[in-house]
Amino acid sequence: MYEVCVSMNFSAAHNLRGYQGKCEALHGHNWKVEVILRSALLDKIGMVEDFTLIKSKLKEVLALFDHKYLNTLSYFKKKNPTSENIAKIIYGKMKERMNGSSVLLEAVKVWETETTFASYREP
Ligand SMILES: Nc1nc2c(c(=O)[nH]1)N=C([C@H](O)[C@H](O)COP(=O)(O)OP(=O)(O)OP(=O)(O)O)CN2
Ligand SMILES: [Zn+2]
Repeated sequence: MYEVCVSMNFSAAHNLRGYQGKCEALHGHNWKVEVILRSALLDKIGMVEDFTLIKSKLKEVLALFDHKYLNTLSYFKKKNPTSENIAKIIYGKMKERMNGSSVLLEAVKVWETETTFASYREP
C-alpha cells in the first residue's frame, strides 16, 4: 500500500465556547493541515496522485479558513471550531474535490500546535 501526504498551513482566530480555560477567549493559531491519500496501485507514471494537484485542491479548501475568525463562519455557528471539527470539514471538502478518483482519502490531520493534532478519517 502506498501513501502520499501534502501539508499546508493556514492562520486564523477562534474561541471555544463552553471551554473552561484560556481557550474560551479569542486567540489565534497557525494550523498545519496534512492530507493523506492511500492507494494499492500507482498510475502509469508511478504516482498515487500528483502532489501538485493535491496542493491546489488543499489550497482552495484552506482559503475558506485562512485569515478568518472561524466562529463567524457558517460551519461553526453551532459547532465549536476545534481541530477535530476543522479536520472533518476539510476531509469533506477534499473528498468532494476527489470525486471519481480511485485513490482513498485516508485521513486529514490538523495540527493546532507543534505538539497537538486531531485527525478525521471515514469509518
Ligand atoms: N481535543 C482538543 N483539545 C483542545 C483543542 C482542540 O481543538 N481539540 N483546542 C484548544 C484550544 O484551541 C487552545 O488554543 C489550545 O491550547 P493549548 O494546547 O493549551 O495550546 P498552547 O499553545 O496555548 O499551549 P501551552 O502549552 O499552554 O503553551 C484546547 N484543547
Ligand atoms: Zn485555540
